[in-house]
Amino acid sequence: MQTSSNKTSKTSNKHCLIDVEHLSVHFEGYKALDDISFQVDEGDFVYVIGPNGSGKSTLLATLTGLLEPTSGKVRVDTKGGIGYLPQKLFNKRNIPITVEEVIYSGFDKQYLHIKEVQRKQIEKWLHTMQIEHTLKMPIDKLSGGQQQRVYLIRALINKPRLVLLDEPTSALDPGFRDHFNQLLESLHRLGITILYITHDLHEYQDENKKVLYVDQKIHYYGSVKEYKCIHEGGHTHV
Ligand SMILES: Nc1ncnc2c1ncn2[C@@H]1O[C@H](COP(=O)(O)OP(=O)(O)OP(=O)(O)O)[C@@H](O)[C@H]1O
Repeated sequence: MQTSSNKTSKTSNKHCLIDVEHLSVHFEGYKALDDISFQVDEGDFVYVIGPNGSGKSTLLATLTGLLEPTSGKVRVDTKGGIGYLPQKLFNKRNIPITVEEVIYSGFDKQYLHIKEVQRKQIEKWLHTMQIEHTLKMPIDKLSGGQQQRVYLIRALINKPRLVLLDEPTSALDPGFRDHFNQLLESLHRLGITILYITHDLHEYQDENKKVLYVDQKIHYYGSVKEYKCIHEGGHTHV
């Protein structure tokens, strides 16, 4: 693996949405992330890659504030909201929460009174995600792929400015995976900033997007195009 600079400097005039400086996250002495620094500008689409256990989910959870840095600074501009799809979906059996309730929990609390508008949005999203029939169903009665679609709706329904997705297509069938990736493209074209954890190199189709390769440290941060050159040149492996 070729290593690019551990601190990625700003090269554009775009607004910086995420600024990570010397971030370390340790679990009982184990360094899941070790002194990483990078920035993400508004409108960026960043694939976060790396082997199993390399700290990708830890990074996204730290950006949302769910995990505290052990040291270092994380600044995320939360104006405009954040949509987050965690890797592990917590759907404990015997907790009677419906699909509708899961999706409602994604709305910004200040809009909770606008029920009619929300209902229409939920209907539209259920249609987009091809799970119209599930609205009143307990979430734990859905298949893994259907649950992932529900949580994707929850992450996106508030029209957040920043979206953090932890392996969003892992449970989706290939046909729907393409459909979802196209949907994400259209959101990105609207200016939404996206961080997307994936193991699937086939998803790297648009060479203008970026790759952040994490394995405790940042081993690469740059364009997909450059990443592919290095990869195809035989200097690196995933
Ligand atoms: N809450 C926790 N307590 C202890 N160790 C943890 C905790 N969360 C993560 N870890 C450890 O930190 C390391 C990084 O985990 P993380 O889930 O961030 O990896 P990942 O890159 O997302 O992996 P994968 O590709 O398998 O999803 C792993 O060794 C994991 O065991």
